[in-house]
Amino acid sequence: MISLKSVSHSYSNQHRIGFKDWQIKDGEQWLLLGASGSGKTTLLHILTGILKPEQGDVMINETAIYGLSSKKLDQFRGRNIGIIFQRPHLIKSLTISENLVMAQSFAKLPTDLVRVNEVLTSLGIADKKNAYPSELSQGQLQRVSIARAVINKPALLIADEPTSSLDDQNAAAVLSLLMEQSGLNQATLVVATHDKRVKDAFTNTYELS
Ligand SMILES: Nc1ncnc2c1ncn2[C@@H]1O[C@H](COP(=O)(O)OP(=O)(O)OP(=O)(O)O)[C@@H](O)[C@H]1O
Repeated sequence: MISLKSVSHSYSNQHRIGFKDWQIKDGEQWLLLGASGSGKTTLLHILTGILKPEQGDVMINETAIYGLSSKKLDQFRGRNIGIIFQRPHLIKSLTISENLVMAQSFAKLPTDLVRVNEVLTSLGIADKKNAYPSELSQGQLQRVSIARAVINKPALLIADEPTSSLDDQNAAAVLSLLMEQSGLNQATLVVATHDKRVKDAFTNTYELS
Protein backbone atom coordinates (compact mmCIF):
# COMPACT_ATOMS: atom_id res chain seq x y z
CA MET A 1 0.00 0.00 0.00
CA ILE A 2 1.27 3.44 -0.91
CA SER A 3 -0.28 6.57 0.46
CA LEU A 4 0.14 10.25 -0.03
CA LYS A 5 -1.33 12.45 2.68
CA SER A 6 -1.62 16.24 2.77
CA VAL A 7 1.38 16.62 0.48
CA SER A 8 2.34 19.96 -1.02
CA HIS A 9 5.54 21.43 -2.33
CA SER A 10 6.86 24.71 -3.65
CA TYR A 11 10.15 25.37 -5.33
CA SER A 12 11.81 28.64 -4.33
CA ASN A 13 9.77 31.70 -5.35
CA GLN A 14 7.09 29.58 -7.02
CA HIS A 15 3.47 28.93 -6.16
CA ARG A 16 2.75 25.92 -3.98
CA ILE A 17 1.64 22.75 -5.75
CA GLY A 18 -0.93 20.83 -3.67
CA PHE A 19 -1.41 17.11 -4.30
CA LYS A 20 -4.71 15.48 -3.41
CA ASP A 21 -4.48 12.47 -1.12
CA TRP A 22 -3.83 9.19 -2.89
CA GLN A 23 -4.02 5.58 -1.75
CA ILE A 24 -2.66 2.87 -4.00
CA LYS A 25 -3.29 -0.75 -3.13
CA ASP A 26 -0.71 -3.46 -3.81
CA GLY A 27 -0.56 -4.49 -7.44
CA GLU A 28 -2.81 -1.71 -8.76
CA GLN A 29 -1.93 0.00 -12.03
CA TRP A 30 -2.38 3.77 -12.21
CA LEU A 31 -2.05 6.47 -14.78
CA LEU A 32 -0.82 9.87 -13.59
CA LEU A 33 -2.20 12.60 -15.81
CA GLY A 34 -1.70 16.36 -15.91
CA ALA A 35 -0.90 19.17 -18.26
CA SER A 36 2.69 20.22 -18.84
CA GLY A 37 3.96 22.02 -15.74
CA SER A 38 1.17 20.70 -13.47
CA GLY A 39 3.64 18.77 -11.31
CA LYS A 40 3.78 15.17 -12.57
CA THR A 41 7.55 14.85 -12.38
CA THR A 42 7.54 16.64 -9.02
CA LEU A 43 5.01 14.13 -7.70
CA LEU A 44 6.98 11.16 -9.04
CA HIS A 45 10.10 12.51 -7.36
CA ILE A 46 8.17 12.86 -4.10
CA LEU A 47 6.78 9.31 -4.41
CA THR A 48 10.18 7.83 -5.12
CA GLY A 49 12.02 9.48 -2.26
CA ILE A 50 14.04 11.82 -4.48
CA LEU A 51 12.34 15.05 -3.34
CA LYS A 52 11.18 15.63 0.22
CA PRO A 53 7.95 17.63 0.05
CA GLU A 54 7.65 20.76 2.17
CA GLN A 55 4.55 19.27 3.78
CA GLY A 56 2.86 15.92 4.10
CA ASP A 57 3.67 12.23 4.39
CA VAL A 58 4.48 9.48 1.94
CA MET A 59 4.09 5.91 3.17
CA ILE A 60 5.30 2.89 1.24
CA ASN A 61 4.34 -0.42 2.85
CA GLU A 62 4.26 0.91 6.44
CA THR A 63 7.44 2.96 5.99
CA ALA A 64 7.25 6.75 6.20
CA ILE A 65 9.98 7.22 3.63
CA TYR A 66 10.97 10.75 4.62
CA GLY A 67 11.48 9.58 8.19
CA LEU A 68 14.46 7.51 7.00
CA SER A 69 18.04 8.73 7.07
CA SER A 70 19.37 9.53 3.58
CA LYS A 71 21.50 6.39 3.58
CA LYS A 72 18.56 4.19 4.59
CA LEU A 73 16.34 5.95 2.06
CA ASP A 74 18.84 5.23 -0.76
CA GLN A 75 18.83 1.57 0.17
CA PHE A 76 15.04 1.49 0.56
CA ARG A 77 14.66 3.06 -2.88
CA GLY A 78 17.05 0.56 -4.48
CA ARG A 79 15.12 -2.36 -3.07
CA ASN A 80 11.54 -1.17 -3.24
CA ILE A 81 11.20 1.27 -6.10
CA GLY A 82 11.97 0.74 -9.78
CA ILE A 83 12.06 3.81 -12.00
CA ILE A 84 11.81 4.00 -15.78
CA PHE A 85 12.63 7.35 -17.32
CA GLN A 86 11.61 8.79 -20.67
CA ARG A 87 15.01 7.89 -22.06
CA PRO A 88 17.13 5.07 -20.71
CA HIS A 89 19.99 6.14 -18.44
CA LEU A 90 22.38 3.22 -18.75
CA ILE A 91 26.10 3.15 -18.09
CA LYS A 92 27.62 3.10 -21.56
CA SER A 93 30.86 1.38 -20.61
CA LEU A 94 29.06 -1.59 -19.04
CA THR A 95 27.27 -4.43 -20.81
CA ILE A 96 23.52 -4.89 -20.40
CA SER A 97 24.08 -7.66 -17.89
CA GLU A 98 26.61 -5.56 -15.94
CA ASN A 99 24.15 -2.64 -15.85
CA LEU A 100 21.62 -4.92 -14.15
CA VAL A 101 24.20 -6.29 -11.70
CA MET A 102 25.02 -2.68 -10.84
CA ALA A 103 21.37 -2.13 -9.84
CA GLN A 104 21.61 -5.13 -7.50
CA SER A 105 24.78 -3.80 -5.97
CA PHE A 106 23.34 -0.27 -5.48
CA ALA A 107 20.60 -1.88 -3.41
CA LYS A 108 23.26 -3.77 -1.43
CA LEU A 109 21.91 -7.06 -2.76
CA PRO A 110 24.20 -9.91 -3.81
CA THR A 111 24.90 -10.44 -7.51
CA ASP A 112 22.24 -12.79 -8.87
CA LEU A 113 22.93 -13.73 -12.48
CA VAL A 114 20.03 -16.19 -12.53
CA ARG A 115 17.68 -13.28 -11.84
CA VAL A 116 19.45 -11.16 -14.51
CA ASN A 117 18.85 -13.90 -17.08
CA GLU A 118 15.27 -14.44 -15.95
CA VAL A 119 14.39 -10.76 -16.35
CA LEU A 120 16.16 -10.36 -19.71
CA THR A 121 14.43 -13.49 -20.99
CA SER A 122 10.99 -12.29 -19.88
CA LEU A 123 11.63 -9.09 -21.82
CA GLY A 124 12.85 -10.92 -24.93
CA ILE A 125 16.39 -9.49 -24.88
CA ALA A 126 18.43 -12.30 -23.31
CA ASP A 127 20.56 -12.45 -26.46
CA LYS A 128 21.73 -8.88 -25.76
CA LYS A 129 23.15 -9.52 -22.29
CA ASN A 130 26.78 -9.15 -23.37
CA ALA A 131 26.13 -6.22 -25.72
CA TYR A 132 26.80 -2.58 -24.84
CA PRO A 133 24.00 0.01 -24.75
CA SER A 134 25.27 1.68 -27.96
CA GLU A 135 24.63 -1.60 -29.81
CA LEU A 136 20.89 -1.66 -29.03
CA SER A 137 17.89 0.02 -30.66
CA GLN A 138 15.73 2.56 -28.77
CA GLY A 139 12.99 -0.01 -28.21
CA GLN A 140 15.51 -2.56 -26.90
CA LEU A 141 17.08 0.06 -24.64
CA GLN A 142 13.69 0.87 -23.18
CA ARG A 143 13.28 -2.86 -22.43
CA VAL A 144 16.62 -2.79 -20.62
CA SER A 145 15.34 0.16 -18.56
CA ILE A 146 12.35 -1.93 -17.58
CA ALA A 147 14.65 -4.86 -16.76
CA ARG A 148 16.79 -2.64 -14.55
CA ALA A 149 13.70 -1.25 -12.83
CA VAL A 150 12.27 -4.69 -11.96
CA ILE A 151 15.52 -6.55 -11.28
CA ASN A 152 15.19 -6.21 -7.49
CA LYS A 153 11.45 -7.06 -7.50
CA PRO A 154 10.34 -3.62 -6.32
CA ALA A 155 6.98 -3.05 -4.66
CA LEU A 156 6.53 0.10 -6.73
CA LEU A 157 7.29 0.54 -10.40
CA ILE A 158 7.24 4.11 -11.64
CA ALA A 159 7.50 5.20 -15.26
CA ASP A 160 7.87 8.84 -16.31
CA GLU A 161 6.74 9.34 -19.92
CA PRO A 162 8.08 5.91 -20.93
CA THR A 163 6.57 5.91 -24.41
CA SER A 164 6.81 9.48 -25.62
CA SER A 165 10.03 8.99 -27.58
CA LEU A 166 8.88 5.73 -29.19
CA ASP A 167 6.95 4.98 -32.38
CA ASP A 168 3.47 3.43 -32.14
CA GLN A 169 4.66 -0.15 -32.31
CA ASN A 170 7.37 0.24 -29.67
CA ALA A 171 5.10 2.37 -27.47
CA ALA A 172 2.46 -0.39 -27.43
CA ALA A 173 5.12 -3.03 -26.76
CA VAL A 174 6.70 -1.06 -23.89
CA LEU A 175 3.31 -0.44 -22.31
CA SER A 176 2.28 -4.07 -22.40
CA LEU A 177 5.71 -5.10 -21.06
CA LEU A 178 5.34 -2.64 -18.18
CA MET A 179 1.94 -4.05 -17.31
CA GLU A 180 3.12 -7.62 -17.70
CA GLN A 181 6.25 -7.02 -15.60
CA SER A 182 4.33 -5.29 -12.85
CA GLY A 183 2.03 -8.34 -12.76
CA LEU A 184 4.89 -10.85 -12.83
CA ASN A 185 6.69 -9.04 -10.01
CA GLN A 186 3.49 -8.15 -8.12
CA ALA A 187 4.56 -4.52 -8.29
CA THR A 188 2.28 -1.54 -8.16
CA LEU A 189 2.59 0.46 -11.37
CA VAL A 190 2.33 4.23 -11.80
CA VAL A 191 2.80 5.65 -15.29
CA ALA A 192 2.97 9.42 -15.81
CA THR A 193 2.19 10.50 -19.32
CA HIS A 194 0.36 12.80 -21.64
CA ASP A 195 0.71 10.25 -24.42
CA LYS A 196 -2.85 9.68 -25.65
CA ARG A 197 -1.92 6.22 -26.89
CA VAL A 198 -1.42 5.06 -23.28
CA LYS A 199 -4.63 6.34 -21.71
CA ASP A 200 -7.04 3.57 -22.67
CA ALA A 201 -5.01 0.83 -21.04
CA PHE A 202 -5.66 2.03 -17.46
CA THR A 203 -8.76 2.10 -15.32
CA ASN A 204 -7.24 4.00 -12.37
CA THR A 205 -6.23 7.59 -12.97
CA TYR A 206 -4.85 10.29 -10.69
CA GLU A 207 -5.20 13.66 -12.31
CA LEU A 208 -3.32 16.84 -11.47
CA SER A 209 -5.12 20.09 -12.15
N1 LIG B 1 13.97 22.17 -9.75
C1 LIG B 1 13.01 23.09 -9.92
N2 LIG B 1 13.18 24.35 -9.49
C2 LIG B 1 12.21 25.27 -9.63
N3 LIG B 1 11.00 25.03 -10.20
C3 LIG B 1 10.77 23.80 -10.66
C4 LIG B 1 11.75 22.75 -10.56
N4 LIG B 1 11.24 21.62 -11.11
C5 LIG B 1 9.99 21.94 -11.53
N5 LIG B 1 9.71 23.24 -11.28
C6 LIG B 1 8.42 23.92 -11.57
O1 LIG B 1 7.38 23.21 -10.91
C7 LIG B 1 6.23 23.09 -11.74
C8 LIG B 1 5.92 21.60 -11.97
O2 LIG B 1 6.97 21.01 -12.76
P1 LIG B 1 6.98 19.46 -13.15
O3 LIG B 1 8.24 19.21 -13.89
O4 LIG B 1 6.70 18.65 -11.94
O5 LIG B 1 5.71 19.38 -14.14
P2 LIG B 1 5.27 18.24 -15.17
O6 LIG B 1 3.79 18.08 -14.99
O7 LIG B 1 6.10 17.03 -14.98
O8 LIG B 1 5.58 18.90 -16.57
P3 LIG B 1 5.96 18.24 -18.00
O9 LIG B 1 4.78 17.39 -18.41
O10 LIG B 1 6.15 19.43 -18.87
O11 LIG B 1 7.22 17.44 -17.80
C9 LIG B 1 6.56 23.84 -13.02
O12 LIG B 1 6.01 25.15 -12.90
C10 LIG B 1 8.07 23.90 -13.04
O13 LIG B 1 8.52 25.07 -13.69
